[in-house]
Amino acid sequence: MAYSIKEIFATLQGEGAHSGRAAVFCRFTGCNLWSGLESHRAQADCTFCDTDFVGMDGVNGGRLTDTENLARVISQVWDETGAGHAQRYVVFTGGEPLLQLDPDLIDAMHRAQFEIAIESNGTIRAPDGIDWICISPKPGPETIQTFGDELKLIFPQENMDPARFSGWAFRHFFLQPMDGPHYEKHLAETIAYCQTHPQWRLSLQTHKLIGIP
Ligand SMILES: C[S@@+](CC[C@H](N)C(=O)[O-])C[C@H]1O[C@@H](n2cnc3c(N)ncnc32)[C@H](O)[C@@H]1O
Ligand SMILES: Nc1nc2[nH]cc(C(=O)O)c2c(=O)[nH]1
Ligand code: SF4
Ligand SMILES: [Mg+2]
Repeated sequence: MAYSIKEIFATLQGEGAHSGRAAVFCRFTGCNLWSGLESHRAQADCTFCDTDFVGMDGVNGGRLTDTENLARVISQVWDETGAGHAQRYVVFTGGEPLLQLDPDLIDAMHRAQFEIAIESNGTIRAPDGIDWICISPKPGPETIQTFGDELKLIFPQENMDPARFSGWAFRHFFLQPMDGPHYEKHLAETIAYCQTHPQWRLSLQTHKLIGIP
């Protein structure tokens, strides 16, 4: 299997239940809900994306044809932080990571003693073996991955009442204010919703607040 990688970098997980945890992010190119081109955004299934996942031009980006090679690069990026061997954590994101993450790569990362997390839109069934599944449903195509570790709904979205998801099989339920031109309004609405619906907790994109990737 060959992988198209936008970038691989070390940072702290900024969002959700693992906020603040040291991690290597492996961002795949491409998404099934948006081409990534601004000219297509308005017509896309997902219109508010804050991420550049087009091309392979980021740090450590490129086309990797060998699974072991990709696992080695991710390990190297971790090792370069000086963090040592305990609590190794990789977050596969994108774009949509489940277009490319396969059982071989999951096995290779486990052999390298990483815990494996994904950030996914939930439209593709996750393969077995992922240690932390974060699903962020979008309007349009049906969400089929309706169980996992955390559900992180971007709020507010039209026709996406959180109540629709509150019975799904997740351990954590987060609302994350939609970033963009109306962020302040979205933040206030998210706070108000969490205040009155205690099942849901606020997830802030803390990496943006402190200026790390
Ligand atoms: C860029 S996406 C990549 C992973 C996957 N495609 C997904 O949507 O979950 C990573 C996370 O950022 C969230 N996100 C994207 N754009 C956002 C925005 N404008 N404001 C807040 N969160 C956003 C997504 O919902 C998702 O939880
Ligand atoms: N620090 C940091 N945390 C994140 N959590 C999810 C991210 C993503 O883009 O998937 C992300 C990201 O891009 N940076
Ligand atoms: S599904 Fe995820 S990567 Fe794709 S456009 Fe939406 S937020 Fe961005
Ligand atoms: Mg991001």
